[in-house]
Amino acid sequence: MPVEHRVAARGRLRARVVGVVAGRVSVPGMGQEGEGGASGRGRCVGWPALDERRGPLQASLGTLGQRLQPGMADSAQAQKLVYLVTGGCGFLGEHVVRMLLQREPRLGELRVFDRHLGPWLEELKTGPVRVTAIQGDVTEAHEVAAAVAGAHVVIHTAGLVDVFGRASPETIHEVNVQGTRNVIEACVQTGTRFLVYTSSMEVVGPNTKGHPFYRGNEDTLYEAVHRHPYPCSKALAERLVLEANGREVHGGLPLVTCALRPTGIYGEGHQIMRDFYRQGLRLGGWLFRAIPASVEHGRVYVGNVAWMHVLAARELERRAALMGGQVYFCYDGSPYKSYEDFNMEFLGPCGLQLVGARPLLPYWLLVFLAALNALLQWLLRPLVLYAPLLNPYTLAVANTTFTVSTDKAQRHFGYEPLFSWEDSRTRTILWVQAAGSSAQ
Ligand SMILES: NC(=O)C1=CN([C@@H]2O[C@H](COP(=O)(O)OP(=O)(O)OC[C@H]3O[C@@H](n4cnc5c(N)ncnc54)[C@H](O)[C@@H]3O)[C@@H](O)[C@H]2O)C=CC1
Ligand SMILES: C[C@H](CCCC(C)(C)O)[C@H]1CC[C@H]2[C@@H]3[C@H](O)CC4=CC(=O)CC[C@]4(C)[C@H]3CC[C@]12C
Repeated sequence: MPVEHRVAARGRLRARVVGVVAGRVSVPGMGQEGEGGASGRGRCVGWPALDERRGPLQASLGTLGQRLQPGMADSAQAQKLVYLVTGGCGFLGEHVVRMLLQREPRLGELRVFDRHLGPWLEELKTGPVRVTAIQGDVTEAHEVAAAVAGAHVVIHTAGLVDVFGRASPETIHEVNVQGTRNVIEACVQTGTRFLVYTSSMEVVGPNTKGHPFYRGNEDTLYEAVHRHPYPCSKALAERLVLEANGREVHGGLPLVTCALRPTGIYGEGHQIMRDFYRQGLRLGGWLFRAIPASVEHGRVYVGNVAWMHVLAARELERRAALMGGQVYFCYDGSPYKSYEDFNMEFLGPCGLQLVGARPLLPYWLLVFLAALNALLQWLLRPLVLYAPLLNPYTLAVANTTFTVSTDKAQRHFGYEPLFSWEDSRTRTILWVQAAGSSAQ
């Protein structure tokens, strides 16, 4: 039976803490380069400016245990650290959590904060590291503050990933922007100094004009103009995180932040890949090409994205002057291919075939169908949620070249991909096969 208790502060209910191994939450106790960053400072058409909607951090942290000695002093190098992963039960978050447990020797406690806790967390509680599961909502400032208090490092991956119109623009903004603001304010108030934010390639592009971003890096000039709520929210949140770098946290030391920008992530747990597989099975093993093979779409393996987060978090203190306020694309050895051809690297060995060397439907027809889907979504909204994969935004993203070629993470914090392309491919194929057969 999981231990379950509630952390009370200022008489208010805090985030639910489920399954704390030792039954307590607070274990307090514990340091620019001129590279500008590829755009991402773009415009969000029709969205509020950063300073609007700012809300005060409501939480008081007084009852949450002893106060931190902020920073990780040299003399305490061997000291065990407290990490918090927000969104730790999501596709990427779970990989970050497992990677930390496997590869972070200084890890003393791992707090996993998510709106929905996964049952798999239970199995992690038998290991040497204390794993603290916290059910909470990043939009609730007091819940975030309770979770952050006493943590040395925060990896903020929680987010609402919705480009299909399932959630309202306001909800996407609330979770991705206000949620991030809450995380930053919690760090400042509690004295937590190191924050790694999971941003997205979408912060840069593709833009609304469909300009290609071909093997670009963090310094490539690109006109970043967004209309869709998701990339708008990621761009605003990333800016908040970068601007927070250097802010004084409780205890007087500066906050050190950086943002990682994955391209399209794939690997074990990737729901859209699984959906394509099931769709192919339903169609008798066939998928039909919709996008020209010449359109390159950036992809990166989830294990390597997780590894990059772990390394960035580890190195933020030692390399604060270099890494603070910086952005890094996530990259590895995955080949440059179109979205559909890339998926076939996994779906092919699982028995599916992609029909057509060229798109079967003319592009204008796809545009028409995407617009029709958008109209149907709007018309049906009062009755039912209609959210197909094809809509004007996803079509534009899939149909616009966006690939990165960079070594900035290697230069700044020694990142090398942990998984080769062959490993990443094999692991993903095995997962698709298992996920597909469990759906039969
Ligand atoms: N999937 C992809 O291809 C890419 C994802 N990203 C970013 O990576 C991060 C993780 O994405 P995924 O793992 O793919 O998504 P996901 O949906 O699998 O994981 C997000 C997690 O955040 C949690 N969450 C959502 N709203 C929350 C809230 N209000 N409070 C607390 N937790 C909340 C969810 O329960 C979920 O476990 C996101 O920030 C996303 O923007 C960036 C680039 C590409
Ligand atoms: C769902 C799209 C593919 C369907 C195309 C169709 C209908 C013609 O077959 C996906 C194509 C590109 C994907 C996005 C891209 O990988 C970048 C992303 C980054 C993120 O931060 C979140 C996810 C996503 C927006 C991703 C979503 C699915 C696609 C649009």
